Amino acid sequence: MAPKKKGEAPAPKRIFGRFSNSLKMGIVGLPNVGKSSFFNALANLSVPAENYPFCTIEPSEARVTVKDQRFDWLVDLYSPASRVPAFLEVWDIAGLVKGASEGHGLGNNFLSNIQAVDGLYHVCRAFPDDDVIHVEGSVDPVRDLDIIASELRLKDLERIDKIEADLAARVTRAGGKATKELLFEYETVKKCTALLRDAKKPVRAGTWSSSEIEVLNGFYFLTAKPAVFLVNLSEKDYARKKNKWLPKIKAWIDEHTGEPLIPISVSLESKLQDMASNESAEAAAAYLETNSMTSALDKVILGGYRALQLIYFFTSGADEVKSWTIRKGLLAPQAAGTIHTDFERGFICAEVMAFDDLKELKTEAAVKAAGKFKQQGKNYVVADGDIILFKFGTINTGKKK
Ligand SMILES: Nc1ncnc2c1ncn2[C@@H]1O[C@H](COP(=O)(O)OP(=O)(O)OP(=O)(O)O)[C@@H](O)[C@H]1O
Ligand SMILES: [Mg+2]
Repeated sequence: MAPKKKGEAPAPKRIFGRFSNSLKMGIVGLPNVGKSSFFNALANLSVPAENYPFCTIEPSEARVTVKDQRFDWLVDLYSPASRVPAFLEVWDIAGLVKGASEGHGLGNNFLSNIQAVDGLYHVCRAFPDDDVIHVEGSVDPVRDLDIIASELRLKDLERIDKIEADLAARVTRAGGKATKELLFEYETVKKCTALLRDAKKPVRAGTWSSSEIEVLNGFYFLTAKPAVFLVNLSEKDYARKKNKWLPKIKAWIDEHTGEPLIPISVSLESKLQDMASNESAEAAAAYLETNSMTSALDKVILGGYRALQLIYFFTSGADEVKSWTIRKGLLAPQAAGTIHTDFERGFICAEVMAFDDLKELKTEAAVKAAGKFKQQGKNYVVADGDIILFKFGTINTGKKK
């Protein structure tokens, strides 16, 4: 991290995960809990690949729109020729079984798939159905959550043991001359081992400083990845918002990480999509209305986006209204870099309007007149919903500013 200059705003707190704006959610859970059906429901909503010319969409990868009323409002205001909402990428991962960390089932394969994603939709089964076999022989979502959580933790432990031993050897070799950085890394890793082994907690459940998070981010631990828990219910339970497992699952999550829990009925979601394609979207909407239900998918997508600490800023005008996904805490030049690397290198300033100001004052001119169209410099931390126009100049490669 760059040293802080006098008078500068404090740097935003570091967050776990890759330093990237294109982060992915992966779907994990035991076999047969509804992961692929859930994935298919998302894939059905997938944004066509042609909207993203530089990316191919794999069969096990869905790209779904993150719905946002602010985006819709901007589209209404500008009636642009092109409109590109924010999207979330989601990957299907085959079921993880007990003992996967020791190579059972497809074992390490699954774990390396999990390695490749940044956050997890952890699906657990709370629907009874004798026709759908449960690998553990009975429906018990709390036991299932424990199985998956401990497989991931064991895998991290196996790796951290090697990391710690390695660091210990380096410290010994350095004798009294070990650098402050090396010693700090070693201390952080030891603290992390204790959390995983003794407290039996995931890495993300610890209390960490920004510098510790920076050290830990170098190791890509599985249990550092944020999770959103999806409880797959029968349609009946989903409709009545009641299921005997729900309070127990909630208690389990709160005891571990306190992350979001979202009830969903995957079978209902599939049924709605069948209705929409076989009959009409109105028929599906009418079915929901008659049964006083709403689809959980938008909430699930937004939950994943938030878990990854993603936000977006808008560029808007008559040509295009577009949402640009970035990670929370990004500075204006880095945000500009998501549009084009030249924007980052030649960054001069960002002209920023808050969405709420535009909504209240109705036109850009009125926002300007009110002095609320602000010029922001290179230390500006982009806020969710900012509407930004970047100013950049020719790049002078010879001289550092
Ligand atoms: N809420 C639900 N109620 C009833 N049946 C469901 C529900 N959700 C999913 N199912 C059914 O459960 C079965 C298993 O679902 P699915 O194949 O999606 O599981 P999976 O987790 O992807 O399994 P695997 O790990 O083997 O890939 C399917 O027959 C599906 O229709
Ligand atoms: Mg599957």
